[in-house]
Amino acid sequence: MSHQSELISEDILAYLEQHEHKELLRLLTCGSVDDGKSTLIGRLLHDSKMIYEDQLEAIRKDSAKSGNTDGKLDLSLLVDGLQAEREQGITIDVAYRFFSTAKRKFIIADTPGHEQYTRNMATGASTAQLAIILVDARYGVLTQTRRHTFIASLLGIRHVVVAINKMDLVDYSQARYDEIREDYLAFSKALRIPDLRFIPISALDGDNVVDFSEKMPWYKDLAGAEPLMHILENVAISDDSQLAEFRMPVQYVNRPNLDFRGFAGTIASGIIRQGDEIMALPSRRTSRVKSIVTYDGDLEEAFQNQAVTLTLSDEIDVSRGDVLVKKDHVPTVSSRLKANIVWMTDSPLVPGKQYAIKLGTTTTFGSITRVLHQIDVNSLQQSDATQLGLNEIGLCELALTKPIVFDPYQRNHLMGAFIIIDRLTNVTVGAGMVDSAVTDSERLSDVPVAASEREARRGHPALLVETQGPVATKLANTVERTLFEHGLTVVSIEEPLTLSTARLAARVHMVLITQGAEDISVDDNELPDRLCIHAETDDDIAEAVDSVLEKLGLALR
Ligand SMILES: Nc1nc2c(ncn2[C@@H]2O[C@H](COP(=O)(O)OP(=O)(O)OP(=O)(O)O)[C@@H](O)[C@H]2O)c(=O)[nH]1
Repeated sequence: MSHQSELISEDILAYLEQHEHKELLRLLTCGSVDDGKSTLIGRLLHDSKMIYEDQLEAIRKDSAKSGNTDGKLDLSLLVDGLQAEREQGITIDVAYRFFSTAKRKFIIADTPGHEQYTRNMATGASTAQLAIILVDARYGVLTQTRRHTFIASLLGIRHVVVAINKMDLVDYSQARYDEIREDYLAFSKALRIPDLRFIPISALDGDNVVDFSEKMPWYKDLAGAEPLMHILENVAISDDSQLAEFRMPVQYVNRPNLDFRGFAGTIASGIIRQGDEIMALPSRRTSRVKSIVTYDGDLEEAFQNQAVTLTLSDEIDVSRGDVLVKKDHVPTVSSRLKANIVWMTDSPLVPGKQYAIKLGTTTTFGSITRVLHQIDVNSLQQSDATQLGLNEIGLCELALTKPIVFDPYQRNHLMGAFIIIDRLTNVTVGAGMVDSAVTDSERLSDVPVAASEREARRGHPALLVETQGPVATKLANTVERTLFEHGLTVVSIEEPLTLSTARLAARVHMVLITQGAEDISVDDNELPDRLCIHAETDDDIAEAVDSVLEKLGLALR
């Protein structure tokens, strides 16, 4: 390989040092069949000199043989080697390719084929920071272009480069470029992509890929014009990931001896310093960071993506799946949420069916309670739907068996993305991006108002009032899960029952209260049946849950 060969031959350590500190850009390429995706990736690999001489020689020979590139190097052959493997039945949903220049390292997710486009794109794009959307200059904006753009925006990719390819086949016409740009802008306006650029290229000849093309002198004069490689090398991505809000999902509790108790995990976002006050969720217990331990010694501070073990100055109960955050920027904790779901399997999403849901280090159970609307990825129109089929996308409401900690996906990708797993087959059947928590008023939006009639409350949700403290939390979680498994809906609030929450209570058929929150300061006649549940130990919890079931059995009869 000849890349940066001088530095490599003269000072390999300096080269490695430089390489290690280069910033990494993850990008995704998408386009319709034959738009030139493989050729462009081959061109980027070739022009950054990431190709071995013998590979190049083989391609030279094959290009001459296949004869469909007019004697020019057919760089798509570089990439298509992998396609052969795919056709032989080896499942490669997304192929990742690596290249680097003097400035940056790149990982390209190449999503093959057009049949499973949504699923593949969702997989490839989930970590991508930039998407190159290829458009064949002869055909302009196609259905696929709209679809790929929509999925890229849904997945929160902030930087989109529309590469109008095969300009050599339209006489390098600026008018054609302008026309495609206008068409694209017309449909993409609604998607509010924060950084959108257009660039006319010829992947085959390398025009505007590394250097400005002499065949399209007009491009250079446009505001913000840059060759493609220049954009890839310079687009500002660090700001995207420096989310100020600290989040660290706990991967495991490290307790090698009685004197040490640390919480290990990878920082999903933000920054943490020794002495910072932190809060553990869902328990909401607080403490301070005593030390930040790593394999290489203790740190004063740690950032996003670092794997660390935090020790705290107080003994607070934290277990795997909990999330450590800072008190002033707390994420949402809820068992009801709204999310955009991409369905990835042949059998459709069935509302009401129990699936396993994995978000970060937490796995829980739950069901999709309803599809709010389906989004047509071609027209971007919303329509009513009761289920989702393969590759379909919809905004759905979910009810989980226990509250989980999350942020909206658009705010924090790691804390807002989840997968849906079939409990029997263990296959990933869907991917979700959290939109928001379901608010109390939405939760009950389909409950008819008949507050004073007990009868009307049959079949309505039970209201679980949960007080703070580990036993109350555990008790509430167990009650919630048990009721859920019996097909009953539970609305859970984590605060004492006040006037405003009592209004909510007036629309449910029973109020369950964990210890410490018995005071309801409103007219009791307006409220439904009430049951206070107490527990001090695990055995008590089991007993308390039984009493709830018994009482509910009566209430529901
Ligand atoms: N004239 C011209 N032909 C190009 C250009 N880029 C790609 N092609 C040709 O277009 C055809 C399709 O290119 P590929 O790179 O295989 O397209 P692709 O998008 O990867 O296609 P799939 O792998 O089938 O999805 C090939 O014959 C390329 O040589 C270009 O800039 N100009």
